[in-house]
Amino acid sequence: MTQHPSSTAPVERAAPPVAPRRDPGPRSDSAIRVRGLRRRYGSGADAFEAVRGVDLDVAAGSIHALLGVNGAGKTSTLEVVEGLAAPSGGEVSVLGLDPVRDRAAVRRRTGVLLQRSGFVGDLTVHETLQMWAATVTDPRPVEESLELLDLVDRAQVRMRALSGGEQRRVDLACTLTGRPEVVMLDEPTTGLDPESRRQVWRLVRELREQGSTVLLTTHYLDEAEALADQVSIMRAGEVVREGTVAEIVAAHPSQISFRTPSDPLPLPAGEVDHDGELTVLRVEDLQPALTELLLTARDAGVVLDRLAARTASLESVFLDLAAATDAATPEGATR
Ligand SMILES: Nc1ncnc2c1ncn2[C@@H]1O[C@H](COP(=O)(O)OP(=O)(O)OP(=O)(O)O)[C@@H](O)[C@H]1O
Repeated sequence: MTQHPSSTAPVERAAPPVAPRRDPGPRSDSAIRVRGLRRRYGSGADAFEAVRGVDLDVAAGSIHALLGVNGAGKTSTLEVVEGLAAPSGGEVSVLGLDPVRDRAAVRRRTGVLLQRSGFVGDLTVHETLQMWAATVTDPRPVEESLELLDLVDRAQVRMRALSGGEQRRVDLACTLTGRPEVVMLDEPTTGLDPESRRQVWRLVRELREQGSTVLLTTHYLDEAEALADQVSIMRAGEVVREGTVAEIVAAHPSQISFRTPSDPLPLPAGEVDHDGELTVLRVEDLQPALTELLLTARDAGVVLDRLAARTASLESVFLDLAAATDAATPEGATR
């Protein structure tokens, strides 16, 4: 997990949607556009390339999830989009601007939630939000922020006395203080209880309804399924699947498995694998393949022990990709 040196990046005022933009950059169809992004840590023999040619297009007013196992490169990618780190290669534009070169202009219009933040433990929630609001032009009133994140009854509690989930909500309230046009959230619901997670999901959907663009990272498949218009699945620094959840799932084979019978059985067309004593068959179309297999087994008088069939799901896509990680990790990607 990447450590962040500082607290949530200061958020400045987002221009109201109807007001003329003060920093009109070159127009872009995507709110966030990334091409061939590379990010390398260290140099020489110790250099490690955590991001290896990532492309992303996040449409304005949409929610885009970066999904991947630990170490896939999600945070390393997000930090460059946030302008917190320069890319080693490739191009990034946020609202048509360069997040590093045009940092001040981009920061005025974006809200960033880092994976970790540092709060002053002695301050109360109210004081923390007030302090944060002081760094933003035309901030959301503190009372409104408290309500937004369901923190009204915690307003006078010191930060150090909050639970991890409550601190996360304060963090999110800070991120949204400037009513940002583009919101970037690194694992927004990690550490939250189920109810708080759903509350954050509602909030993220509301942001989209109000026209904001959201780029978030997550490990949670249900979060990506519940929220994201588009998903990019990362593995070993690369985007290996992208599209809507439905598109990603539709492109993935269904699976039939059963204990390998003692006498060989003709199998329907598909990719056959053996996992211990199981035969695993991956097929494009589950129903005809399963029907064919069952008829063949019946005609041959074979009982298919431990028979299981499952259509593809985001979970099966993710697990298959994760299982293939070692085999697919490019040379030099491991240390
Ligand atoms: N400062 C750093 N120096 C060297 N390597 C780093 C640094 N930060 C991250 N890495 C490595 O880069 C790779 C990608 O890390 P990153 O944090 O981007 O992954 P992630 O997908 O966000 O993972 P997680 O879900 O655990 O946060 C990992 O192998 C990580 O160890």
